[in-house]
Amino acid sequence: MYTIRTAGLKGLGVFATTHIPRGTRIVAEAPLVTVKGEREVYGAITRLPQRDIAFIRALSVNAGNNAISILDRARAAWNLISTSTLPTPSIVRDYSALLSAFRNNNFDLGAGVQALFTEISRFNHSCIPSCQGNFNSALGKFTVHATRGIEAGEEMTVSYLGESGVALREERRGRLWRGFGFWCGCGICDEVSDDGGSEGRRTGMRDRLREFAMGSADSNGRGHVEVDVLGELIGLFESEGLGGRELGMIYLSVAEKHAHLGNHEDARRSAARGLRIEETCVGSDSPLYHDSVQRMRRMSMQLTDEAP
Ligand SMILES: C[S@@+](CC[C@H](N)C(=O)[O-])C[C@H]1O[C@@H](n2cnc3c(N)ncnc32)[C@H](O)[C@@H]1O
Repeated sequence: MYTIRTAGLKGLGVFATTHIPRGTRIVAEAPLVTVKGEREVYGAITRLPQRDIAFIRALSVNAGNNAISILDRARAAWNLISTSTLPTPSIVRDYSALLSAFRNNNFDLGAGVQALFTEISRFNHSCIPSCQGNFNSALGKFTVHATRGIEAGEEMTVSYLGESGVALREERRGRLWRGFGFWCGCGICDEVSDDGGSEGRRTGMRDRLREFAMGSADSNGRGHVEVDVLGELIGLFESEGLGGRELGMIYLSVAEKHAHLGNHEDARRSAARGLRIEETCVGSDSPLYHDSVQRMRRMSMQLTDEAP
């Protein structure tokens, strides 16, 4: 379904070799190494077979802000001492090189665990990605699903940032620079005009959310406003082409709000839509999806209890 090849200035990337429909599981991969915190990185990597260590050494690194600082070197020396390893200059250099490779290429599995992968670590970032990665704890694997249809030859991307839908360009670029040390040049970061484009839409939605947060409608009136605001947020995600599970989560919240307001049919429709989106992003074998199904079942039981 895909091949790994050069993606210009971004280094390597993952490209579709055939048309990939939305919802397709592109890859499910067990981690090469997992750690809980940077202190564990050196020990965990150096315990791997030589072949894997060589692979990690060859992963892409940036000279950006996440380059290894003097403070990192001091920490490296201290961490090595605490594991009874003599921090010779060459070991500290090696520690720094592996930490840098780790920082540039890890994916977050949740619960404070970060991991490197052989294939998944080749997915580049886009602020309007075509795919989404999620950890499937039932499989013990990280999965990547297509969140929209992808054409043969197209580069497939994921987002390295949690998706709020309203993060503006400078904020996104700053987080990517500080976290990964690269300057994002994706479609919406490089958009020339902001008029009516992504930046304008996101700014409008931020203003709307701020206004809502400051609002003082009574609890009944506010419920309707909440549904309206969430509906606008859904509109923003859809016009931005953001089809990740965060969009599904918004639909599930809308379903619960409708249920609370007694709009049973709307509640069921939003729940079905939200669950379909989540299934598309994580697969029906994911505990994330099962949790959402349970959540909507609980809501549905309340609807049945309330029915005349
Ligand atoms: C997880 S790796 C992705 C695979 C990497 N391109 C490679 O050659 O192995 C992350 C690194 O890829 C590059 N990268 C990913 N997305 C990018 C983007 N949108 N713009 C520029 N560089 C990007 C950065 O160097 C980043 O630190």
